[in-house]
Amino acid sequence: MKIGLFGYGKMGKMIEQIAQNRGHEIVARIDENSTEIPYGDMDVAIDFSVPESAVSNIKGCLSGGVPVVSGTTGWLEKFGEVRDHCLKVQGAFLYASNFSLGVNIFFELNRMLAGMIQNSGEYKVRIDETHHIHKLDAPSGTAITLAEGIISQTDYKQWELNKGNVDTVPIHSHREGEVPGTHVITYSGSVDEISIRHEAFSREGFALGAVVAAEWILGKQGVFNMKDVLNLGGK
Ligand SMILES: NC(=O)C1=CN([C@@H]2O[C@H](COP(=O)(O)OP(=O)(O)OC[C@H]3O[C@@H](n4cnc5c(N)ncnc54)[C@H](OP(=O)(O)O)[C@@H]3O)[C@@H](O)[C@H]2O)C=CC1
Ligand SMILES: O=C(O)C1=N[C@H](C(=O)O)C[C@H](O)C1
Repeated sequence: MKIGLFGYGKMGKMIEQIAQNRGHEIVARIDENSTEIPYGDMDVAIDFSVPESAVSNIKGCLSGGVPVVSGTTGWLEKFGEVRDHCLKVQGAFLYASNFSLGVNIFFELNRMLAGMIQNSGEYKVRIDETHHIHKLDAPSGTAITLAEGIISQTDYKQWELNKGNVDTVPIHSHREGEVPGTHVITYSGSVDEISIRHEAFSREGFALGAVVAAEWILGKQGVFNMKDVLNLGGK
């Protein structure tokens, strides 16, 4: 495949390595200074840029007839706008807050655990996410997906950043050194505590998942997520 990279930072460079190792060609490396965007040269685009640019990058690719995979987080309040544009131009778009196989398994484990605990009244949940000091957004997109999974299985109504109350899931964000991404779900009770944890050792898992998703989306039309790609089962 001929791949256009939107965002050539930590993730863009890791994706380049993995894509080239899988025999693909990088035909464009787009950043905020790019003026000419060669949509016609691209079979697929992969966006790992910044929250402020993701929507325009994605919509530009869709308008240019280029299927696009985005992992950029921090823009989800505009997801409906992007989905509507994709359907309008009959394009193909795939977003995932986290592309790694391990985290997508963790997403399913999280929902199962929440469903078992549900509204036992014995436990209060919290999410802790830890990332490197360069991260622009908080909480992480992964933590938001985890909170949404818990909300879907329980009586919790919403999530809140760095605080919570009786019907909200608190997400505590920590920024430390060069941590790639660690997420912990903890259920605390009066006599015991249950927790599940995912730790990324590097960005390799994220980047591999994004390239696999780009390979998968070729020839498709619609709006997709990583569950469509991985077939992990689960409801
Ligand atoms: N879904 C997933 O699995 C994962 C998602 N992410 C997300 O991906 C995003 C990028 O992460 P990361 O690579 O670590 O961040 P970086 O800051 O290392 O890279 C982002 C790059 O985007 C560039 N950029 C800025 N504006 C634009 C623009 N208009 N068009 C294209 N590129 C632009 C930045 O340039 P400059 O520095 O000059 O501003 C920077 O080089 C984040 O939102 C992060 O949360 C990260 C890992 C996994
Ligand atoms: O910014 C990062 O690095 C990451 N961001 C994503 C998120 O916001 O969940 C995915 C991963 O945790 C790394």
